[in-house]
Parts: sequence; C-alpha cells; structure tokens
Amino acid sequence: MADKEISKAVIARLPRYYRHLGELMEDGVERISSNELSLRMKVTASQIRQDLNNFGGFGQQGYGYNVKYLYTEIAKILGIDRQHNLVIIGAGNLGQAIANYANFEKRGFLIKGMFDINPRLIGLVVRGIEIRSVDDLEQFVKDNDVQIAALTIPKTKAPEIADRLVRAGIKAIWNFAHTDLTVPDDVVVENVHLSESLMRLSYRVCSMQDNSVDEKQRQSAKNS
Ligand SMILES: NC(=O)c1ccc[n+]([C@@H]2O[C@H](COP(=O)([O-])OP(=O)(O)OC[C@H]3O[C@@H](n4cnc5c(N)ncnc54)[C@H](O)[C@@H]3O)[C@@H](O)[C@H]2O)c1
Repeated sequence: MADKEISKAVIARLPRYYRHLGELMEDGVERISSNELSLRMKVTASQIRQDLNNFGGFGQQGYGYNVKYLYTEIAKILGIDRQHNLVIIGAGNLGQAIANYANFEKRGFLIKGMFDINPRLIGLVVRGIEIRSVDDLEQFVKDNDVQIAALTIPKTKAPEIADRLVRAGIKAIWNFAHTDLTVPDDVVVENVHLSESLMRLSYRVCSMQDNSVDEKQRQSAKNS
C-alpha cells in the first residue's frame, strides 16, 4: 500500500469499486476501461482514475484495468484479503441479524462469539455461534485473537463495554449503539447508524417533493 495518507472519501468509495469489480468478474469480464467503469458506476472517469492513482493506478494506457488484479489489490488495501476475528456484544434483534448474515465470512470477517447479559439468551446458538455471558468477554477476546467487536447493546451500556474491550486488546469497534465512543488513538471506531441514513433519505425525498410542488405552482401560475 502507498505510504501517503489516503483520504477518507477515497477509502469510503473503495468497497463500491470492489463490489462492481466482483460482479464484473462473475460476468467473465477480464478488463475494463475507466470510461466503461464510469458508465457502470455513475462516477466520472476522471474520479476513477484519480481514486485508483492513489494506489499506483493499476491501469495501463490503451488497455484499461485488469479486473481481477484490481479486485485483488483493492481487497489488499481494504485488508479483506485476510481473516478478521469478530465478536458481537448484545445478542438481541440486531446482534442476531448480523450473526445470521453469512456473507461477512466471505469478506474475511469471522464471527467467533456473541455475548449478552440476559440469562435466557446465554447458551443459545445462532447459526453455529454460541451466545456467551458477557462476564467471559475479556478471556474470550484474548483466547481467540479477536480484533473487532460489534456493539449492538443499548447506548447507556456501550461506553463501559467499549472500555472493557479496549483493555482486553480489541483494535476496532463496529458501533451500532447510538452514542459517540471515546477510545485511545490506536483503536478505530466505525459508527453505523441506520436512522441517520434514513434521515438523509427523508431530506432527499422531501426536497424532491418540495421541488415538484414548486414546479407545479410555477406551471399553474404560468397557465393562469
Ligand atoms: N445503528 C443502527 O442502525 C441501529 C439499528 C437498530 C438498533 N440499534 C441499536 O442497537 C442496539 C440493539 O438494538 P436491538 O434492537 O438489537 O435491541 P435488543 O433489545 O433486541 O438487544 C439488545 C441486547 O443487548 C443486551 N445487553 C444489554 N446490556 C448488555 C451488556 N452490558 N452486555 C451485553 N449485552 C447487553 C440485551 O440483553 C439485549 O439482548 C440498541 O441500542 C439500538 O438502539 C442501532
């Protein structure tokens, strides 16, 4: 990987490149130009070239991009060419939904265990993953070389659990609890908030509706 700092915006776009390249590979496409990729992804060709130049380009003049090579290189950049061991804290609706999604494993994220405080859940098995008592969390993290923890617990409980995870040596928190966590610099947090995404959608749908009402009013004023 390049030594220089890669912008968050570029990193945020890489999974989408990866998905499209994966689909191209499934369709048997071996190479693609930045223009073709641009049409497919509805991103400008210059944006694609700029993004991929961050990592040395991977493209060849007059040839375009080798799909498999680019796919493999992006996987390396994203670190999904290796296995990440993961635990889920909070085995309620959301925790179990994540555990039931088998595709994370295809990306190298192996769910090793789930943890909860509810005695009625402890001992149950979800898609082969046992729900354990949160009392066993630290030992399990150490014994199973766990780097990532998904937090699917109420927000009031999240800071305390995050502290425990950090002390146990976790390096990344996938935070679904609706709270901002404070962690040391060597620990990364990725917040996932579906409701924030829904609010952005609400804004877009409302502004579209407002625009169309404005347009109708303009038309009727013109016609009257
Ligand atoms: N970020 C998002 O997009 C999103 C979407 C849905 C829900 N959520 C949030 O995720 C959390 C879980 O939602 P849910 O619908 O699965 O709730 P849920 O009540 O079904 O599950 C929460 C689970 O956490 C367990 N728990 C509570 N305290 C704990 C602790 N200290 N240690 C271990 N386990 C503990 C509970 O026993 C329960 O099983 C909530 O905070 C909710 O607001 C976030």
